[in-house]
Amino acid sequence: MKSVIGVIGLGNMGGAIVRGLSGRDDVTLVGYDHNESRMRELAEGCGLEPAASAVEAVERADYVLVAVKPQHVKPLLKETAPALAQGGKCVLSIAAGIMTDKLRKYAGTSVPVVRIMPNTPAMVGAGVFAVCLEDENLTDGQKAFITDALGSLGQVHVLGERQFDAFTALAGSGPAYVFYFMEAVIEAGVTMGLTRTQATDMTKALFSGSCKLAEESDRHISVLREMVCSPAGTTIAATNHMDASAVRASIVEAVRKAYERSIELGK
Ligand SMILES: NC(=O)C1=CN([C@@H]2O[C@H](COP(=O)(O)OP(=O)(O)OC[C@H]3O[C@@H](n4cnc5c(N)ncnc54)[C@H](OP(=O)(O)O)[C@@H]3O)[C@@H](O)[C@H]2O)C=CC1
Ligand SMILES: O=C(O)[C@@H]1CCC=N1
Repeated sequence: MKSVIGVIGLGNMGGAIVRGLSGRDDVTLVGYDHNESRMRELAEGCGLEPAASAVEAVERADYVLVAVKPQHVKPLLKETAPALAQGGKCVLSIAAGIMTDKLRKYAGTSVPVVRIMPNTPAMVGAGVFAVCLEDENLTDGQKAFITDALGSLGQVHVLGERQFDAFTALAGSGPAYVFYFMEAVIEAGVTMGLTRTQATDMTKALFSGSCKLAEESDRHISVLREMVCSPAGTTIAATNHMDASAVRASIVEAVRKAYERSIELGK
């Protein structure tokens, strides 16, 4: 039997999840977004069934995926609470920072609530997800369906809610850190006279190759870095400069800022 997932908010993340789930034959995707062109694009590209309103999407769904910005979650859940109370439904929220007790309060106490933190590589089936399955009203069937569905979009970590802010700062926001570093490497390449296309192609291959090596090697990440740093060579000159500029400490502090912001969003 097919499960119906109603996705409300079809932007960066909601759209990515719809694209990723569209290949599954055990799922019907229904969606609603204020922006009609987003619904149309996903209807044409992924077979999403557009709903006329958020309430209609909820009424049709077994699982309601809330994929709007954190500040829009409360009004959305309050508006749809009567439809959510119809029984057998489950709320899945990907909003950063908003805790399950708040989600439950907005949605009404009878509906089970699951917090999920995705990241954008889910668009290409290479996401990293945290999922919190602590709601005591969740059935084993719902838990199994959710972890299986997310598994088709990437790696899934079942976490306690108290670890969500750390996961959000590390993996939810993480793709932006990686792209930021990639941009800087591309700028360096252009500075040294490579064309932007050359520098971009080389940087993409550099990152995917390095990640493949990190994944497939038994060696620690530090050892993989040391293997590149020849004595008195080019790389040690670069990494010494990074250390002198406190790049590592700055990255740790940047991720901590994201962590603090995630905690703040939950207040
Ligand atoms: N982007 C990311 O990498 C990640 C995002 N998240 C979380 O995902 C959520 C969505 O983020 P993101 O996809 O980037 O945001 P986007 O702004 O790209 O998408 C949100 C969409 O929801 C629409 N929307 C807002 N309110 C409603 C409503 N009541 N009914 C229907 N549609 C509505 C918005 O329309 P309009 O623009 O007209 O308001 C917009 O199209 C956030 O809560 C964020 O914390 C989590 C992990 C990663
Ligand atoms: O920046 C944000 O708030 C969202 C949550 C994690 C990634 N993007």
